[in-house]
Amino acid sequence: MENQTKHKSGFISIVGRPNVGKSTFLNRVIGQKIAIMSDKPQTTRNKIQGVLTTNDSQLIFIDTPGIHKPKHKLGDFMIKMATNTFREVDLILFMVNVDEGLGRGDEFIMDLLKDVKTPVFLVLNKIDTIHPDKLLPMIDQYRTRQTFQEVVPISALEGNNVETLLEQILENLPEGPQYYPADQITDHPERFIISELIREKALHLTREEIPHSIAVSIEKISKEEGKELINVMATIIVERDSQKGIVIGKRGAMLKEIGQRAREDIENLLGSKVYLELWVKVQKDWRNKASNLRDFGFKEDDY
Ligand SMILES: Nc1nc2c(ncn2[C@@H]2O[C@H](COP(=O)(O)OP(=O)(O)OP(=O)(O)O)[C@@H](O)[C@H]2O)c(=O)[nH]1
Repeated sequence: MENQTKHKSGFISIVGRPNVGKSTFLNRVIGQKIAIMSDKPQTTRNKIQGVLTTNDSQLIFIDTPGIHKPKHKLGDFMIKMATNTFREVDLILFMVNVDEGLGRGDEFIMDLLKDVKTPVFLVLNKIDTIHPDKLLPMIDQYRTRQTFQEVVPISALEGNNVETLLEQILENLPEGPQYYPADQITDHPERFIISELIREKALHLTREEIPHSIAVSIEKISKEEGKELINVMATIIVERDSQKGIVIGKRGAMLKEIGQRAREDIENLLGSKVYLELWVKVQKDWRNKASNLRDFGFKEDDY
């Protein structure tokens, strides 16, 4: 008999407060390191699409940044980006951390979701961290505040119930075309991923010594004719001289280490040898300057 299955596709936005496990989920589903994972909050500051293609479906995931109450302009940008995204997608996954339970961050997001018509799934992540008895009362807490299309407990880290979640997502998506070629994992410009890889290494290697407010600007990506080598020139932007010292390290040792580790990841990403030239620049209070936000690629038009 002829297979009558119609092709389904849609855009899915993942929203949740910092550290709930959005990147871990995306990486598990897409199977490649496309979103940056970190123990520290606020590492994902732009939208990244992960595309999952099967024979009869295509799921396009949008990883919204960790939403928090706006304290400065970067926060405003992120919230505007997130709410615009909510209206445009087919489905929203509201991811929460059962290890922490309902907190003010979740309430804030639910307030943002209140007036959005798009269906919302409540995804309770990190179920490996709590006793199952605690789950139902927690679900009730969320449910009294909002109606959800589906409620799905998962462990993004261990993979429990992730398949079920994918099936339920598919059930709720409309018939639609394959928007992207099957081998496309992310349509985000490589520039952004490269800057996030460098940023991740800088945050990780300096431990708690530099704040998350550092940014990485990619100045140039070039390839000389007939050569295998790709040249990447990037600047790490910090807010204070003392932070510059930390990032550079003794006789440049820290910067060298950041560069080496980032280069390996960039080579994996681009599938080519890379020469990475890294600079460090102090720019005071860059977060509060909208013009700078634009310089670093946070263009409002993009949202
Ligand atoms: N135990 C457990 N830990 C998890 C699970 N999912 C994610 N984590 C951990 O939680 C931390 C944060 O995960 P991320 O995936 O970076 O969180 P995120 O929501 O993308 O964070 P932002 O990018 O800051 O918004 C990491 O240390 C993950 O290993 C889970 O299902 N169980």
